[in-house]
Amino acid sequence: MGRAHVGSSDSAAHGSGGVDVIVVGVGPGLAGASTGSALTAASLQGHPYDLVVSAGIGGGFLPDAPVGSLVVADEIVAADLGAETEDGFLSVTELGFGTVRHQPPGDLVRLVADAAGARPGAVLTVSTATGTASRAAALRERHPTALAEAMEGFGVAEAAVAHGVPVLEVRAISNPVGPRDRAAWRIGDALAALTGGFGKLVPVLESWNRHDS
Ligand SMILES: O=C(O)c1cccc(C(=O)CC[C@H]2O[C@@H](n3cnc4c(=O)[nH]cnc43)[C@H](O)[C@@H]2O)c1
Repeated sequence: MGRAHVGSSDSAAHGSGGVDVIVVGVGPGLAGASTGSALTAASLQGHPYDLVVSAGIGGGFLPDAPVGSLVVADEIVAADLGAETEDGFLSVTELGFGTVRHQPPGDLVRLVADAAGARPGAVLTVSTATGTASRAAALRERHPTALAEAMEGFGVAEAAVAHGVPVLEVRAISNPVGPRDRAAWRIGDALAALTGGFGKLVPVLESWNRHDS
């Protein structure tokens, strides 16, 4: 695989093999800055990363992504990067500047989904976690393929793309996206699922060759 970076709960991979796990913090800004710093440092040291994996817990859209399940992003979408208008939300792309989505390599997404038992779908990046049923419904209406939301993936992806490095996002579902119910969060179960999933992913990531995609 070369070298991978996994950052927030997220990671990266190198030419000599192996995975570096880097805690990148909460939110797209800090996660993007942390990932960019790691990618730059690795390049300057002559051991650039081959892959970035944003990984952690996330909220799942029911019924498709129940608590304890794994999701792998086929799209990493900045769901609240834009402007609110009288006629609804407009993304920065619709406003005429910037992108709000990045696409991980399709072959790698399929390999990861099969190996880890993760469901492929869009993973939304939000700066404000959803806390109401109406917000959850609005997000799902705007992003019908969304399976999960979290707070770092798009920032990590922006940094990876700026460095020309492919990116993945893997989320273990700790809570439903919907009305805020902190008592219902199952962070331990989600982290156990994430750990189990990564155990199965490492051989897949190590054998994946981005130039075959
Ligand atoms: O207490 C709350 O209401 C609350 C709301 C959002 C996030 C938190 C956290 O403590 C976790 C932040 C951390 O976890 C990811 N995450 C997990 N579930 C969700 C979610 O439903 N929506 C957005 N982010 C989520 C996130 O990526 C952060 O890294 C507490």
